Amino acid sequence: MHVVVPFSADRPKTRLSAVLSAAERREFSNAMLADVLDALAGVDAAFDTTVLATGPVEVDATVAVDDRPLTTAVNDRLDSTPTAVVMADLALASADALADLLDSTADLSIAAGLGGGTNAFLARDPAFRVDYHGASYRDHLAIAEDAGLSVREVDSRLLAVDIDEPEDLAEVLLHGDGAARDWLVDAGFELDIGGGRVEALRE
Ligand SMILES: Nc1nc2c(ncn2[C@@H]2O[C@H](COP(=O)(O)OP(=O)(O)OP(=O)(O)O)[C@@H](O)[C@H]2O)c(=O)[nH]1
Ligand SMILES: C[C@H](OP(=O)(O)O)C(=O)O
Repeated sequence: MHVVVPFSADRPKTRLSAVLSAAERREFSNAMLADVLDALAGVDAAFDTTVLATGPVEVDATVAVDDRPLTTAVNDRLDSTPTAVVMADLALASADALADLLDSTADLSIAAGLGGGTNAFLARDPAFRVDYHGASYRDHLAIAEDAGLSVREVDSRLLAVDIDEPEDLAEVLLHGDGAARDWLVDAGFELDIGGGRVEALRE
């Protein structure tokens, strides 16, 4: 089995630019990538892991540099199955949650992201292809249905939380225990527990 972790190395996390500088977004993205790789390393299963990055990145894993758009780069990896694709911004991903995905026997096992994206999937049939962005989760279910694939929708809170927007940072402070949480704390972020939704704020 192959596990591919797409990673935007050059201009990551632009939707966090209201709260993080470009250099901070790179550091924070690297911390989330490290957490995802750490969680994968804790899975008791046989697979190889490749970080599919838009540019060079220093990590303790095989790196494939591919600067084509995300959908093109990922589809190029799906001829060889089984292949799982796990996004690098799943700051809460745990070994148990990933093991459940990687154990799955359906032609396509797929975990939604908050807001309609696709945070992780395992394709066991080479007929599956991705079409990311927008409500890609629904698009991916339709692609699988058109190809006649069996589908398991993986219901996992820990895999559903991708860190895209400033309000997502609170999830990392509330539930994270890895490098991404440490990075936010070192950068001065704290939970602001007021009357409404809890926020991650810094002075
Ligand atoms: N290889 C590759 N990975 C990408 C690309 N765009 C995004 N990613 C990765 O795919 C996952 C989901 O990315 P998004 O949240 O859609 O995009 P992002 O670049 O991280 O953030 P935004 O700039 O705020 O959209 C993350 O792990 C990204 O690092 C790309 O063009 N190529
Ligand atoms: C790549 C994209 O990620 P999002 O923008 O939803 O985080 C998607 O899952 O289609």
